[in-house]
Amino acid sequence: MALDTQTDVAQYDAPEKDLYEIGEMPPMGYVPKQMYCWCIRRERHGDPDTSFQQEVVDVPQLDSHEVLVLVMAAGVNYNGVWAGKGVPISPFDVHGAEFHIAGSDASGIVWAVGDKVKRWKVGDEVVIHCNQDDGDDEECNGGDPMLSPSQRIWGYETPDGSFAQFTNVQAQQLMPRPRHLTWEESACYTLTLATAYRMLFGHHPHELKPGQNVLVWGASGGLGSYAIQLANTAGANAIGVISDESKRDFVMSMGAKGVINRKDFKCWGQLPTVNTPEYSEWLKEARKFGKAIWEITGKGVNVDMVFEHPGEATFPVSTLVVKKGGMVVICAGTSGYNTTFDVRYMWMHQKRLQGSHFAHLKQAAAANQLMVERRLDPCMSEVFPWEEIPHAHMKMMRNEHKPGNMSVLVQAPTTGLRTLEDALEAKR
Ligand SMILES: C/C=C/C(=O)SCCNC(=O)CCNC(=O)[C@H](O)C(C)(C)COP(=O)(O)OP(=O)(O)OC[C@H]1O[C@@H](n2cnc3c(N)ncnc32)[C@H](O)[C@@H]1OP(=O)(O)O
Ligand SMILES: NC(=O)C1=CN([C@@H]2O[C@H](COP(=O)(O)OP(=O)(O)OC[C@H]3O[C@@H](n4cnc5c(N)ncnc54)[C@H](OP(=O)(O)O)[C@@H]3O)[C@@H](O)[C@H]2O)C=CC1
Repeated sequence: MALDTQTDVAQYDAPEKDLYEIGEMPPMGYVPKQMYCWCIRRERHGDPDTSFQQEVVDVPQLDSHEVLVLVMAAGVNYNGVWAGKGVPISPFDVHGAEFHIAGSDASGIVWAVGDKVKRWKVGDEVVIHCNQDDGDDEECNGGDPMLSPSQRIWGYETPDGSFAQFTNVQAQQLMPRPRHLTWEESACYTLTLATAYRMLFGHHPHELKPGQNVLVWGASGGLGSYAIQLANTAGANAIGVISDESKRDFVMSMGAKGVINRKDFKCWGQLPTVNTPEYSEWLKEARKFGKAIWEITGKGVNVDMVFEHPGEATFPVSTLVVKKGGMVVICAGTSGYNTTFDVRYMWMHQKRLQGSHFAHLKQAAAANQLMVERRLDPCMSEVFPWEEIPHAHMKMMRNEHKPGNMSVLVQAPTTGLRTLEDALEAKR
């Protein structure tokens, strides 16, 4: 029998109302007129503690291929920080809506389905991946949906994310929820896990292979903690980078072969102009970092892949330490976008620079299956109540969050619940 087989939907009585309090359950499948959400508006772009405000708005209307999901818990991601700040772009310049509900990860219950939806029914327990597209072009039909001109991230480039009681998603965004996890654990992982999956395994012929070495920046973070675990599932060796010794044990416990503290080196930021004394100093220090990697991989063994996302601070070093013919794969520029590198190493050592962005359904589903099969730890670091959604984003913005991935409760009344029955019982 499959590990995760959904049983019958719980029966319960509840009144029909136009608006429910957070954690209060409407009757199964009953859609109220309005809902609570955390809203960003253009005029208050700034840090999350001011840009996110609680509001009551209309529940979104369903299109024929869409599904309305009652959000039990939501995941905290860096794109909520970017959306709140309106940096590097304002989400309002992308979707043009009046308000923006951030949140690109959720676990929840299918509450209503459009009339063309065949694969899901009311009561199904799901997690949501954040890639949307219109599905009608060549890339969506035989190519790579992540290259579609209509590709967009739900809850970042669409106005209707998961920091709300209900969210409206495309049917293809749904995946079965790992039923051994709590609502909050199942809400915390999909965005970063699927992104890490595509980065490591989605760029042929540089898919990470058994026995290979990969350097993982921010190894205790959302992306990094899954990159380490995914490298293990492939039989590869992950070398994790941290900035604080308190994170070392966590990264080793995820299965890293070794850990390096970036605070022990001084080669961060943009590359100094080549052939200046500053460059020589930088190169000496960057090679010291390279030797720290060799202490883990073996003398002279450079990494096959670098898993990049800090960007400006680390890119010159990433491109130096990756092996001849190896790949630096990058999905973000948290420390800055003006990345620099010494191009001589690029052509003479025939290295590959590869951009990567989230994942398509097949990649997200493959990653989710590993979670369903209990081969990955969701690494949920902290779970916050609904009221503390801005606070959780402030922690992330300041790099003060604990190792792993953060979650917030939405309709789940408390932590530790694994089913709708659990939630109803806890509410009683
Ligand atoms: C899953 C989670 C993911 C994450 O968390 S990711 C992190 C958060 N996300 C971000 O930080 C995303 C940030 N996005 C951006 O900063 C911007 O999104 C980009 C910089 C990626 C692109 O912005 P722009 O340049 O404004 O968009 P354009 O569509 O590339 O170009 C718009 C204008 O440029 C013209 N143009 C495009 N290509 C060319 C060309 N080759 N030659 C001349 N013009 C060109 C177009 O026509 C159009 O112009 P016209 O606005 O006037 O219509
Ligand atoms: N394009 C895409 O599809 C996706 C992009 N992203 C982006 O990736 C980035 C990281 O996301 P996520 O992993 O969830 O975030 P986290 O904050 O959970 O982890 C990032 C880690 O990066 C490290 N870091 C921070 N600043 C620096 C620096 N200056 N130099 C080196 N390392 C640094 C920190 O670890 P330490 O201090 O210990 O080194 C931190 O833990 C964000 O910008 C996010 O928007 C995320 C998911 C998908």
